[in-house]
Amino acid sequence: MTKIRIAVQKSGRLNEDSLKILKDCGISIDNGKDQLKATARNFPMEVLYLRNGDIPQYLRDGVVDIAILGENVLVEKGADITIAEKLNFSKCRVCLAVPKGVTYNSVQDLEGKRIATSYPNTVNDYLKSKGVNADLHIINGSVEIAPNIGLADGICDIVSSGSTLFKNNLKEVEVILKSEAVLAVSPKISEERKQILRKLRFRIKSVLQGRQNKYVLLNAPNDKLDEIIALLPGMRSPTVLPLAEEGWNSVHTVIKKDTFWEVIDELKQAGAEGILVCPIEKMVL
Ligand SMILES: Nc1ncnc2c1ncn2[C@@H]1O[C@H](COP(=O)(O)OP(=O)(O)OP(=O)(O)O)[C@@H](O)[C@H]1O
Ligand SMILES: O=P(O)(O)OC[C@H]1O[C@H](OP(=O)(O)OP(=O)(O)O)[C@H](O)[C@@H]1O
Ligand SMILES: [Mg+2]
Repeated sequence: MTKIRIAVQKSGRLNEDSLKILKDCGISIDNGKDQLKATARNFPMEVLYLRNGDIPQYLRDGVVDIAILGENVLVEKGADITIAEKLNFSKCRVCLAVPKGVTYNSVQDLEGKRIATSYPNTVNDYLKSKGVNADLHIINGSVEIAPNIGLADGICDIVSSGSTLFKNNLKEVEVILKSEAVLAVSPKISEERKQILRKLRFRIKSVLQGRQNKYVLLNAPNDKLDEIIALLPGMRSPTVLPLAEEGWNSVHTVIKKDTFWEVIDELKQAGAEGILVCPIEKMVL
């Protein structure tokens, strides 16, 4: 039977969430310790555990059909590779930073300066687009230390909370790109495996939609029903069912995760009672 080959980060920041999304898609993977290859039990899929930074080349060569990796790695090494889905985890940005005490007005201030980074192509393209020439020092980790040890005048690296920059006395001065985990596709994927990819993308979309929404149930008295319904966005329109107690209704709907606290306040004020907010496992639109 034909199987799709997916690359997942072997260990690091993407590993756990990548395996979690596959699991939430109903795909069971048998994982032995230190195993570099695994087969899914209930989906035509083979999983290869690889370094995030090596994945663009594997996609390009067609050694793997698809992969979960950071978008920033594709910008750096895989501009020719397409993104099928953005996965809404491992969100970060690739930034330029300089020592806190340095005066910085614009990117032109980096002219002739030394910049330490693990993302040379990304920095080069950015500086080139701004007409700035700088001297890049390529290092693979602990980039933030470079200005403190006299190796560079500035850095370009991943920033999330900003705490690594803060601890190293650096300030973020430019955001070059924003990144999140993505599902990327090899340009060499076969037609047969594209069919499997279609099934996987359908499942991923349903899982992501589910994660972004909440199922809300509440009780509403008859005289407040219209006002309460007007506050609810809902997939189509809310379900309204009569309660055993005369004059009351149970209202069911779906609300975006990032807006429900505000809506719930308004619902309470409008007279809603017994509000339940439940997670949604999958949501098929
Ligand atoms: N602090 C962070 N917050 C959120 N996402 C991050 C952060 N640091 C890195 N990422 C994202 O996670 C990806 C993997 O980062 P991680 O540090 O685990 O691996 P790596 O050392 O870059 O790669 P490799 O697997 O090749 O060793 C990055 O490419 C980026 O997309
Ligand atoms: O803004 P923050 O929340 O502090 O995150 C940013 C830091 O996280 C990443 O390093 P990581 O911890 O992955 O270590 P690594 O260099 O070994 O990959 C990145 O390279 C930064 O150093
Ligand atoms: Mg890292």
